[in-house]
Amino acid sequence: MTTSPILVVAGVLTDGDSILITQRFDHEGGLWEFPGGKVEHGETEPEALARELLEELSIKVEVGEYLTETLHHYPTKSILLKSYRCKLVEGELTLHCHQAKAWVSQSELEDYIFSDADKPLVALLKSK
Ligand SMILES: Nc1nc2c([nH]c(=O)n2[C@@H]2O[C@H](COP(=O)(O)OP(=O)(O)OP(=O)(O)O)[C@@H](O)[C@H]2O)c(=O)[nH]1
Repeated sequence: MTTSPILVVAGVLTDGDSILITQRFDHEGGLWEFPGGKVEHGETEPEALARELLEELSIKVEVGEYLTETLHHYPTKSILLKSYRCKLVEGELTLHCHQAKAWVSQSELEDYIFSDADKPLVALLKSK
């Protein structure tokens, strides 16, 4: 039996030359990723991303340019990860669902261990 991949949106929020990345808790694997989450029924991808960033980080963002998508098969699930640039509109960034955050330059991205599904996006950002 094949199941459809889970649609997940990820936001690339920048401040000057720095990119925001967030780290999952150790019990979730402790990997770095881009904030975001699953698209719920009836939501557009930008709506889902704006909702997730408000829930996870207490920030309002404007969702901008579509960046890329990756279909990745984890052992227990498949996800379709779609990424968009985001611009901070308002709010003080507060972590509600992650153990850490970092603002990193393009070249510093390689110092962090990302979820496998994020690797093509990380490569794209490093090349820009
Ligand atoms: N947010 C986010 N999730 C990612 C990324 N890369 C990646 O593999 N994922 C995976 O995609 C799934 C997203 O789930 P999530 O837990 O963030 O989404 P959610 O907040 O809607 O979930 P929940 O309400 O069911 O807990 C997780 O399995 C997560 O590990 C990424 O860059 N950002």
